[in-house]
Amino acid sequence: MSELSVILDAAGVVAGAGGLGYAKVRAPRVYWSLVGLPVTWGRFTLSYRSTMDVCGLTVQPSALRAFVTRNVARREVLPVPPKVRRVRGTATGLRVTLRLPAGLEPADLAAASERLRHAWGVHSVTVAETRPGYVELRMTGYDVLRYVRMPRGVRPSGLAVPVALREDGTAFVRDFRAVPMALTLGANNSGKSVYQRNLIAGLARLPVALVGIDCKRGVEQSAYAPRLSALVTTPDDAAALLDVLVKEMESRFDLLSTHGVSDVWELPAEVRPVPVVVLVDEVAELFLISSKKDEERRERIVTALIRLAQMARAVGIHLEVCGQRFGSELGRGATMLRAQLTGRVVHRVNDKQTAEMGLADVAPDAVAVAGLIPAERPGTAVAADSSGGWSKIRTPHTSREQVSAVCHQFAHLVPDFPALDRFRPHVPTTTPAPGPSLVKPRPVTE
Ligand SMILES: Nc1ncnc2c1ncn2[C@@H]1O[C@H](COP(=O)(O)OP(=O)(O)OP(=O)(O)O)[C@@H](O)[C@H]1O
Repeated sequence: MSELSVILDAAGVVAGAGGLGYAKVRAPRVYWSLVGLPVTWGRFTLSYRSTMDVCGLTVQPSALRAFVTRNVARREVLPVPPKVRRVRGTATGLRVTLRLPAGLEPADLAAASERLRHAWGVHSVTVAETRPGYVELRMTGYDVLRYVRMPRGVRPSGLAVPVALREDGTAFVRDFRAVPMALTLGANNSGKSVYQRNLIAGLARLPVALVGIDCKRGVEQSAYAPRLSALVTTPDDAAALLDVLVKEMESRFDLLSTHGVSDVWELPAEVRPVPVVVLVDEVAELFLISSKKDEERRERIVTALIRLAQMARAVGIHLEVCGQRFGSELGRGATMLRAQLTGRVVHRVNDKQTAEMGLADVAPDAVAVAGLIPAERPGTAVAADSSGGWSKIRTPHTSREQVSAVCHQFAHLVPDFPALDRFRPHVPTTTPAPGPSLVKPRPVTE
């Protein structure tokens, strides 16, 4: 009898271990919650002081603190690490808020992040300054970009859309008020369209006018027609549409001057014009010309885009430009326009120059990271902006049908916009088969 129970116990242990091993690979989130989190929390608590000490993240205490904490027996004053203010477990990792003592700065912790990662046995450690004097150590227990699941509860609001997951487990939010104009670059099949889909799925739920310029004959954006205020699919129509948008910008500036304000957000809500997001797919199509007679059109388009990129932020018109490359080879005006598009998302690229076009002027440290994105991880990108900060992100995989269904669902949010009426796309009468997001609008999240 006792032999049988030993065998059963052993079988249970093996099955349990096998199950955990399986969960670690196939369901890392479950494994982290059951095993990784308690183990890491314990390891962090037990080794915090010694780890910070060997990583050189301690300082001599102030005179008062030295008096309180001195080792009476040895008459020595021990160096102190940053004070732990809060430890919080999440579905992807562990977050620790630290109060920095005088003499330590966030960059010191960032420089030691590899050593901290090894000491606590986690997948990554990133350091974010949350307010002056405080940093958050964001540890992830596993590679969160392998199977992307957005954090619970993040939703589009205002003019901000969560579009992807950052390496540290937080949402990457495309906030048009903070970064009004942006550029997305990447090689073929790197995930640019899926990035734009996530963006459109979020924007579709907000009170904005969406304008599409898709000179690949509208193959991508025509699916979103029900929620678009305008869609053009040829360079000629794009030139006409951009002229209308420039006129709209000028009349909005007149409105600002009538009310004596400098920004649409300072206007009273009842007169504030609706924000406009212009989504340009494959921007090179607008720059390239095949004959001399196209030159005048190109000039019109480039001038309009540059004027919008330079000034339209204040009147609530935003550009979101997407392309494979965006450099001087596109001709006059290209680099000038690029300099105005300060939000950058660079997917896998085929050459270092493309990574430099996207990142060298805003986040030079990130150029090498973009060059290392593997082809088998489509949707992975480096996101940066003119603040100098950057992060590695990956979008959740979203199909064209899912986003098309969201656009049908929120078609009633298309605002009144008479100036764009002649560019309103034809909307097919058949409703697409509802994707999961139509049945129950999943937050752009888990
Ligand atoms: N986040 C993601 N997760 C998983 N697969 C993805 C992701 N993003 C893109 N893919 C897949 O990678 C492939 C290419 O994606 P996408 O069409 O977005 O690339 P692209 O850069 O727009 O390509 P192109 O320039 O040729 O239009 C598609 O099969 C898509 O399903």
